Amino acid sequence: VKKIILDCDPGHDDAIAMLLAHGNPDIELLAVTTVVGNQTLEKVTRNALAVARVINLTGVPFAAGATRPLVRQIEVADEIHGESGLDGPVLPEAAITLEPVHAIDLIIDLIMSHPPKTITLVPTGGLTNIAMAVRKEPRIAERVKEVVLMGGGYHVGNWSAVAEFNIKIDPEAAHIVFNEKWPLTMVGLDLTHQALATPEVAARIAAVGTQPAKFVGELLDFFGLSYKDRQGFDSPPVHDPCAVAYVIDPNVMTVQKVPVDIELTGTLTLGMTVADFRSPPPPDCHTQVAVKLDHQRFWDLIVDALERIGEVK
Ligand SMILES: Nc1ccc([C@@H]2N[C@H](CO)[C@@H](O)[C@H]2O)cc1
Ligand SMILES: [Ca+2]
Repeated sequence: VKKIILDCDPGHDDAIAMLLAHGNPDIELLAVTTVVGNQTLEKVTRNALAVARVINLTGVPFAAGATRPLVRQIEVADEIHGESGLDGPVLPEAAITLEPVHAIDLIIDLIMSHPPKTITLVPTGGLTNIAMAVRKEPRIAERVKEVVLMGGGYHVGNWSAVAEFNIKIDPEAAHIVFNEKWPLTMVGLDLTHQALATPEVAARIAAVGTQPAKFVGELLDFFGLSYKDRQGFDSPPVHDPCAVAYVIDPNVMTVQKVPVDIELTGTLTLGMTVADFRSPPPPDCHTQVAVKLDHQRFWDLIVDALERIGEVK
């Protein structure tokens, strides 16, 4: 069993990442922390607690984190995720309450109280919490097993021509996280744009026939409309669960070891994850990027998680 902390900004695809982590038997979800990103911290936190209710996730601590990026102004993705950050389905009232601690303290305490190299950090939003945590307690950098994040893109951008949203909204935080010496897998847009929720996928999910499956269908309907209208995709790419899928089964995607650093001063390139594919990679290279997705296996994992969660009233 792999122990993970999911740091997220729900967000339609964050919600599916949480569901996959909860439903898959090989993952032990130690905590869910929230960070400003797709919407304000208040909204994404309310959404995270609502998703927990939908999938009957209890007994796992939730804590809220940064209300804004380290340096820059808040920039939300309301044209994709809507005013609530999780537009589409009706959201239930939360059944659990937040821990009365800051997300970075929950992250630090969990990592420092578990044996070394047993916890995987899975950020699926901006990297503000992760950067603050490793600045407050630098020892987590050598204690975590690895960081597997959804963000960036070595040849693809979505928030600018060359930058991806999770990186670009807090590039200083991303620079901190990518330059720590922990093993880091970047599951970027190059990979996640292969995780398309096609009508066939939507039909497989609907066929599970439970309330959580219906909720996912409603998420995908809204997300699909946004993606079609705003980004011209026929089917929406479901980014965040790709990071969780890699933790579950590294064979679900191919990876390549390359140095990656974050542009902080470019006029056209701010927030770009610059990957240096010149070979060979330096021997001390601690970063790798995800390249090719086994999308059959990926969607099998999502459907399996829904089937294991079963009916939730
Ligand atoms: N257009 C758009 C903007 C932000 C996101 C969010 N940021 C990441 C993809 O860029 C995912 O974590 C997703 O939640 C998705 C689409
Ligand atoms: Ca996200």
